[in-house]
Amino acid sequence: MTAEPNFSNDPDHNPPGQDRTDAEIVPFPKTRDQDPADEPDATPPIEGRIVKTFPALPGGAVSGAQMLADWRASAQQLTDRVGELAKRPDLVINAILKHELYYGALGTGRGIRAAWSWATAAELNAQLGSNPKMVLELRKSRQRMGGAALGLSVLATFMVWAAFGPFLFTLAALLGLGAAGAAERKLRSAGKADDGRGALGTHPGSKAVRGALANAKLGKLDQIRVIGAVTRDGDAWIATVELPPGIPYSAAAKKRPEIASAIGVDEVQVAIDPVKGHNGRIKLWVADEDPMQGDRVENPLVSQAAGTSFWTDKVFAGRDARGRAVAFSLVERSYLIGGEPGGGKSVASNNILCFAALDPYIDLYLGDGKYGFDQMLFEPLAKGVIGDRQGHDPVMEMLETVREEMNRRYKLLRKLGTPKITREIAAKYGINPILLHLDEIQTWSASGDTKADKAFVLSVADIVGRGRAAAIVTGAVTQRPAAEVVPTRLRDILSIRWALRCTTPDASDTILGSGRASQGFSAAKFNADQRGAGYLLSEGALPIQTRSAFLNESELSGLASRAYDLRKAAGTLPATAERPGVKLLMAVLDAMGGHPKGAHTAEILDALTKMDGYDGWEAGKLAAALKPLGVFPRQVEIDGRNRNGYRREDVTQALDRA
Ligand SMILES: Nc1ncnc2c1ncn2[C@@H]1O[C@H](COP(=O)(O)OP(=O)(O)OP(=O)(O)O)[C@@H](O)[C@H]1O
Repeated sequence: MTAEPNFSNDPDHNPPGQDRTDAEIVPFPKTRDQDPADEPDATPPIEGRIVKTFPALPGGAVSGAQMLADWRASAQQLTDRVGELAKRPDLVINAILKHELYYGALGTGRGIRAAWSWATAAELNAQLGSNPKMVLELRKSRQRMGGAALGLSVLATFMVWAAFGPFLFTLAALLGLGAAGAAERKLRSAGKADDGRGALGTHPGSKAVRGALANAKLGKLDQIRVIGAVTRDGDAWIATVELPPGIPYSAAAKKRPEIASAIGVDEVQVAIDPVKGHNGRIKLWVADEDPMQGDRVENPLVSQAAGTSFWTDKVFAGRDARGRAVAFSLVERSYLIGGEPGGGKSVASNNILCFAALDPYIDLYLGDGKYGFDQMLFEPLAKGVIGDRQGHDPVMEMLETVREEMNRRYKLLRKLGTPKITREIAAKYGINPILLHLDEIQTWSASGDTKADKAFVLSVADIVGRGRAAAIVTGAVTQRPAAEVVPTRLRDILSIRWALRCTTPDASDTILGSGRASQGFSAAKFNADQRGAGYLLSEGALPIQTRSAFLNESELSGLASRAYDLRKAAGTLPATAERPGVKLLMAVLDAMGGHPKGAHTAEILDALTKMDGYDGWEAGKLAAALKPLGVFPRQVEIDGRNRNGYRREDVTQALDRA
């Protein structure tokens, strides 16, 4: 019954033997090269600069005899060099003189420049316009003083030369140069100190990497090893590091902020991954730039001609810090998406809704506690919608419908003596998976009406808990991730957690689970520029720092209309009269009264707002609701009055299309 899998993200396309976990990184089209640090874990460490490719290192340990021979050779080289220098002291003096002359010349140059700007009162240049007299007089007096000092020095030089000959003159000149050189060196080192500690940069050597980890208090420098070379990986460098004996991967993961500080980058630029089979090693990946900013992440659904399959495909969520695709299956899952207002929850949700909409056999049930426009594109495809019907009753009605269907499925499972709906059972008995997506659940879970809120949470928890085996996926979204909105008993059974930017680590923990922030996984550390940044956690996996894929308006409406066509072809569109779009068009026609041309907006609203479900509607809302149906307001002339309104013909044509 469900369309055959035909997509690049089909797990069946994985190379044999590769295990998959949820929210794992899967090879979507833009996947980067295989991580080179995966291979050489067993190779001996080498110190060196970053290399473009991962070299094959000579295997095996270096023998003691070989080490001794190397040491002897280096010692011999050193002795020979010292012997050579002892025979040629002029070489040594030359080197010292060159060094002193270099810095002396630089220092003298700096002194001359300073004297010149003093003599010209350069610090007062800005005041030349407002107080030229003062500046010019000061310049004159300084130049007089400077000229006198210069004259005296020249005279003194001549006298010294005349009295003592060139030797003393040369000595004085050398001393002067030495003093200027010393001053120059001092100024330079002070300048360097003011610049602060430098970052490791984009091409650090392994010694620098070890130093950074030692500075982050992960152990002593000589106990930390870099396995293999530090390599480049796209716009990042990567190193496999062995921690001091007894220090596990989790200790390094916790110290991510300290490691980032020691490296000299932002925390989000650092990814620390475990190394399979060795809990004392980590893969350190450091991006040159902030990977949570920049160009949006595109969703491959846009360029994928076919639909999706609930049973075999995965939802493309976005990309991790390393640019790898992050995806999860919806089979036997449920999800919680949370984050502060504007954190990117609707954008993240769109990836799930589009995926589900494009499988014509998934029944959609949609509720938005904001009663806004976010879900309107998908409403014509949905079997159940709340629309703008406010309060607990409409949502409870929808939950009841889903629960009744769930009970029916459980009866069937009992009859079949099988624990859960599988793809085969679904196909055989015509059972469609259900996606129940509830946005802004705080509207119903923390409204203040304790009894109604409790009933809502209990009902949702029941669907989450039992729906898993009945092919019912529940999604809850909230901008107030707090315990009173998502009680722990509900949070803990929602298997996929997606924490977008949060205001506090506690809010992030409410989504990801307590203690995650202290382990280094906190969505509170993202800032407003990092749009769509969050942590995605799925069953049994570590949270993955992810930037969600962003579908723009035209892509969304394109996907929604493709989903509409797929559903039309599959005969799974909701019954015409039940569809909210159709209901609205019929209501507008009703509200137009009898005029063949149509009606002015004010008159339509007059009648419409008296009808059930349209209470409080105003012109903007009506226009926004009719827009996806292809009906737009325009000037309509009725009884000699030309005003903004809707043409009957436009509405009837939209009804025909629907
Ligand atoms: N992955 C992303 N890539 C690029 N921009 C994004 C991404 N996610 C969110 N944004 C930007 O952030 C804005 C807010 O996102 P969104 O509407 O999803 O927030 P929200 O959490 O749903 O807000 P609210 O709680 O107010 O509904 C978007 O309009 C978009 O400009």
